[in-house]
Amino acid sequence: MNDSTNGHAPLRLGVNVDHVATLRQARGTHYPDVAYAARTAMAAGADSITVHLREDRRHIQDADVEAIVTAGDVPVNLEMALTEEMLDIADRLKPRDACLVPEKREELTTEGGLDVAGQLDAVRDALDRLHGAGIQAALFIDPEHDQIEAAGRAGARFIELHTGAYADATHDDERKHQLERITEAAAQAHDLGIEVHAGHGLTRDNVGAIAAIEQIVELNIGHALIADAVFMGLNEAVKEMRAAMDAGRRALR
Ligand SMILES: CC(=O)[C@@H](O)[C@H](O)COP(=O)(O)O
Ligand SMILES: NCC(=O)COP(=O)(O)O
Repeated sequence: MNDSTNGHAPLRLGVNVDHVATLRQARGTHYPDVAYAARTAMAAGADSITVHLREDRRHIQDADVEAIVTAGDVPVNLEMALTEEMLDIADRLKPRDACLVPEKREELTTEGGLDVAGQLDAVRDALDRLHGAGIQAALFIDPEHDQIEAAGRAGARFIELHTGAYADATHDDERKHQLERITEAAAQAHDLGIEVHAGHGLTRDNVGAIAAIEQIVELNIGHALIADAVFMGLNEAVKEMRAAMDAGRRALR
């Protein structure tokens, strides 16, 4: 059996099940069951489950988070806005992980990363509260030097680098530039002692280059994986994404 990590830090997969909930919310039915999707993804090889409880509840509902977290058999990463409401929910439910994500009501999906530099005290206070609740808290930030520095000043132990600009790049030069930004940001954060995750817009086709960045130890992937599951089933979609990640990781020397 190939060592998929070539002796490097293994790369964890967090499966984001938001868009299983999107399908359910489309009709207001009780199916598809988001908690069952979470357990299926874990059985297929996911290391954790990500759920984004948005302020507008467009997909994941409070009951989804409660069901998955209180079942206690799935490590949950709760993505949340930096608001008192969401901090109260995290404090009450105590997921293993949380990730502070910016939200704009009108956005189709998450656009930029959290502006840590522009709200350092608020971020520091939120991290303190999440750490106090025993939650491993990450900041979802753009791969920008100043934001990485600010994350370190805010006391972040984890960050998730926003890979959206890389995923959305339509030309090789732009894709290469965005990959360089992510690579440099990952190295900078690692040197600050911060654990580096990444996510947004990753697919089986573009994940390899991200997986080959040694300092990145976790990828959170949802939309494209759930889209794959429509055709191949969730079990196979998780396995295929894991295989694409491992292929990328093997490129590490
Ligand atoms: C923060 C991020 O990039 C995603 O995890 C987020 O969940 C995207 O929001 P939607 O799932 O609502 O598209
Ligand atoms: N934080 C990224 C995530 O959880 C999933 O993002 P996407 O794969 O749905 O774009």
